[in-house]
Amino acid sequence: MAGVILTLNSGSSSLKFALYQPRDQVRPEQGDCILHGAIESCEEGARFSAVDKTGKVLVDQSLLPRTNDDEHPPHGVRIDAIMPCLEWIEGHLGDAQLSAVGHRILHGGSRYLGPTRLSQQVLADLADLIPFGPLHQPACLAPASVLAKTRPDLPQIACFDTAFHQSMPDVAKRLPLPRRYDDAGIRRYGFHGLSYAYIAGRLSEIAPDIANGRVIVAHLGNGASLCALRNGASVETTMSLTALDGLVMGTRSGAVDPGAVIYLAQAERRSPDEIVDILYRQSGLLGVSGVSSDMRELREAASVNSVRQALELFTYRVVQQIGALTAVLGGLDGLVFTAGIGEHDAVLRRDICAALGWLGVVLDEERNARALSVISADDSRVRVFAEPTNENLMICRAVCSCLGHSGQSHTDGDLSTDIGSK
Ligand SMILES: Nc1ncnc2c1ncn2[C@@H]1O[C@H](COP(=O)(O)OP(=O)(O)O)[C@@H](O)[C@H]1O
Ligand SMILES: CC(=O)OP(=O)(O)O
Ligand SMILES: [Mg+2]
Repeated sequence: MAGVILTLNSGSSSLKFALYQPRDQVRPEQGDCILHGAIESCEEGARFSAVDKTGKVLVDQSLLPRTNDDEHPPHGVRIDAIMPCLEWIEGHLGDAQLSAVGHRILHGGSRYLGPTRLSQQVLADLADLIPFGPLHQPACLAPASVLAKTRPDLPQIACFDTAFHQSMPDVAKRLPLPRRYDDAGIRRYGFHGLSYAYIAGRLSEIAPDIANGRVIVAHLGNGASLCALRNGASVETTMSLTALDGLVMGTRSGAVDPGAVIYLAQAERRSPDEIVDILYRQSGLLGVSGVSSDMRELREAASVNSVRQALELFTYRVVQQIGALTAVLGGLDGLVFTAGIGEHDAVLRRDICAALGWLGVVLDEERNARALSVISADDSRVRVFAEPTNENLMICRAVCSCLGHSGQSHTDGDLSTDIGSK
């Protein structure tokens, strides 16, 4: 397969993209990236930016000012921001041809377990999973549907956030509900898998002595989760059937007592859509602070009492869940911070590591402030890292393996009647 690969990573607050021209089709590397950028939702609407491989700014502009009738303005990227971005990207291909597009897709259910070539049928199956990812699944599928119409001959590959967690043992996948629900695929899947796969691979380069040990990766972005790795494979994670479980997030609650949800439905007579809105869009850092979902803005407003409480709760839940995952692993050799907050927020890393002193975590203040790859002190029993993640590179590799090796996609998985397998 020759030509250029476009990767699209739709998150809850951004659409990140990259263009790759792989020299080695079997294992593309970051050096093959020609340019990368993002559309990010912001107060004014959407901001579109891209840089080339030397870091030179190619574009940085606002797109589509927000209107009063935008349904949920500050969250997610508007569909009509996508086409101008795709046109801009195609305009920057020069003589090269776009040969394939890879998409990060939130949920593959129990059917789609590996990179899969998108067809109308696959798109329809994945749309059935929207109830299990109401913020992400539509945002992930939107650019794929647009391209399926405008560029029907362009191969499109779905790369699933859920795929990496197949290695979790059955006990970690099971929800304690009547067993007919498990039979129907209502079980724990886990997310941020492309990011965890990248970090697991990166660890074998930067810390081969612990890459096969007991490691917790903290993917702390607008969505946030932890993953416990043993031998580089996922054995437990804090997200679950949906990307609503676990840690406190930008606008998502994370784990709440299901009794609180019953209260919303019964005592407040909230409709299912209202409950989705409360738990996915009005909770988390935004809900508790009443100020913002954005960690940078919260740090600036940290003297406000509600902001301090939101930051405290965010930190507390990360520490608490690192304790839980350490118990599952039976000890801890390494801790990796990644994603927007994990990579950049030195104060948060310091507060979390201070609370983990009992585990033998000792941070080196200067390394932490400079976000060097290793940020623990030389005598720390647990090695601590701050590492950028690279979901786009994992998508590019998946596209190459899916199209390059076999010449066709694979759609692994059982074909039972589980969710996503109709
Ligand atoms: N320098 C920084 N300090 C603290 N937080 C930051 C910094 N830069 C980005 N962030 C935070 O990272 C989060 C977005 O992370 P990201 O992984 O890009 O999210 P997503 O992929 O869900 O869109 C936001 O809360 C943002 O405030
Ligand atoms: C799964 C998830 O929460 O993704 P993101 O962090 O990109 O919103
Ligand atoms: Mg993300």
